Amino acid sequence: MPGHFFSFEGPEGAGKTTVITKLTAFLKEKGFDVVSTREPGGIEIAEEIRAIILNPLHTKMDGRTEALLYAAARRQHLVEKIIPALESGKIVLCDRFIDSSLAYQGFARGLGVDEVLSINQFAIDKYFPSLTVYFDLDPQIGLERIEKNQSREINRLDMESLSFHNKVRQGYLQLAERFSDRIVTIDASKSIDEVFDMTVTIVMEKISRR
Ligand SMILES: Nc1ncnc2c1ncn2[C@@H]1O[C@H](COP(=O)(O)OP(=O)(O)OP(=O)(O)O)[C@@H](O)[C@H]1O
Ligand SMILES: Cc1cn([C@H]2C[C@H](O)[C@@H](COP(=O)(O)O)O2)c(=O)[nH]c1=O
Repeated sequence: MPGHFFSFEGPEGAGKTTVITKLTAFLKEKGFDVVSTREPGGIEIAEEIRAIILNPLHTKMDGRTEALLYAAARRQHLVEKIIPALESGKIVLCDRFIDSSLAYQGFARGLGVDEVLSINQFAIDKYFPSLTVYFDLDPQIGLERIEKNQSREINRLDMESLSFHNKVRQGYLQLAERFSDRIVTIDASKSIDEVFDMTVTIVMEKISRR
């Protein structure tokens, strides 16, 4: 039986990585076979593309180049890691996926959500996540959280203006309405434990429905 493909989305510092780490341990403890991964990245080629996209020195990068690089990294990640995991029945937890491109490049960068959706449909074919948990947070709070986190390197996208990050959030909120059958919104301003508990409820409900 094919596995489950779940993605986790939200602005910088919303708590995705923190919750995915805890959720992976929780699901493994329950006996599930889990692969947790991230975008851009997750496999060697895509991590190399990530380093190019997020290099703070690449200030000249064109918006469409950026969108295409994210889509290329996604394609390789899907083919090399996500599809094989799903075909062997695993649960895939992915830190960001297509909705990041729609919110950041399509909406905030102004390339157009439908235009970015179309290049990503070429990249991912039928492989949309069956569930996307969107961690909704005021970007100002998220940026303050990552500034406090000394181990987190500041990348080229983090360095965008607050108004860019506010547009990212607006983009996500529109996506959550448009794809309401897939995207579930969580209030990520709550404590880590509360956000984790809400995520577990949503994910377990989805798993048990099959
Ligand atoms: N609910 C929360 N309340 C307060 N602090 C939090 C919460 N969730 C995460 N944090 C802290 O905020 C920082 C960012 O968290 P995390 O790396 O999980 O976010 P993220 O969504 O993965 O960020 P990014 O996408 O920018 O990498 C970490 O220092 C983490 O401990
Ligand atoms: C997948 C994807 C990501 N982004 C942006 C979002 C973040 O600013 C960085 C990734 O950094 P993180 O610490 O791993 O969250 O890249 C994007 O703009 N478009 C995308 O498709």
